[in-house]
Amino acid sequence: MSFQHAALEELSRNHAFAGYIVKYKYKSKTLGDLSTQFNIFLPKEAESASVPVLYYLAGLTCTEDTGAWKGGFLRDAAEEGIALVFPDTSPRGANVPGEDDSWDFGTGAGFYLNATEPKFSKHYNMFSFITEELPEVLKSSGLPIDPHRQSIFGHSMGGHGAITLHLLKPGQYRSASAFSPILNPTQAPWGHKAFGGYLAGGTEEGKKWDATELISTAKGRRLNIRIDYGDADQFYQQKQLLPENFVAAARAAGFGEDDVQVQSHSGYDHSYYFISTFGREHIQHHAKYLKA
Ligand SMILES: N[C@@H](CCC(=O)N[C@@H](CS)C(=O)NCC(=O)O)C(=O)O
Repeated sequence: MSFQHAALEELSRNHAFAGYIVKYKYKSKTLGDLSTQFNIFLPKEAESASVPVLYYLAGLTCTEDTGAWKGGFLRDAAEEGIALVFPDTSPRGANVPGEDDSWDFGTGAGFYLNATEPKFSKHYNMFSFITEELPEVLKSSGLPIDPHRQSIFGHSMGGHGAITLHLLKPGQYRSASAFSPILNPTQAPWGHKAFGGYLAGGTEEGKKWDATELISTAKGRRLNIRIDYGDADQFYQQKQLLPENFVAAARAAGFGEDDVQVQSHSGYDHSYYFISTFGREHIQHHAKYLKA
């Protein structure tokens, strides 16, 4: 699919770790002609060659800035010579009634799916945006990104996004990882709310976007998934994340630790203090596959 898109507008550029972090804006077709913004970190290697790219999907209430500012990923990405792309978490300004009524649905909460509920389906297409349009826009804009070396990671709702996109797009991402991801949304309040709103078929249709439901479809593939969460995470304790269900489904589908590694960490919560503690290990996980 080819996306005729308006030129990227550069909003800011900062020198960081010998490379640059640049913020761009452009009008997105898949988001129904709304403007969207993203940050891209280009390591110094990008001055002379195409570099591998790691997409970071942020969680509920976040923007394209949250991971860039608070994740602490840039130093390690620079050391590995990997670009980072930080997209927004939803369309903005769709003006769908109700989209700004709560923090866990609508604006800032796109759930990385394609909506089928008519009210939302023109704009809420974060799945196609992340997996198809944005990579093509990066390429056609001449940014020095190697489209054959992509991986993806994320936090919470963005962790759900990273794992499901990896499962739904075989061959597109070499590896996926997540901090505190929502892993079985059809069994959790956040998922019921999101799927009930965005999908014409509600939670039943949501099974198509649920990592625990999808994992068995990947039988026979190499997955290279790493997941970390903290046992003091209030959303884990409230059963929004349900990592145990995902591990059980992964093991039942024949995936061992080499394909799907899930670790619990004592005392850590849902915050960016947890993410930044383990960020280095996640970047190194992806570097192993991106630079193989
Ligand atoms: N606003 C919510 C919390 C939302 C929240 O924790 N969001 C997570 C993602 S699920 C996050 O990363 N927030 C941004 C931040 O910590 O900077 C509340 O008041 O309970």
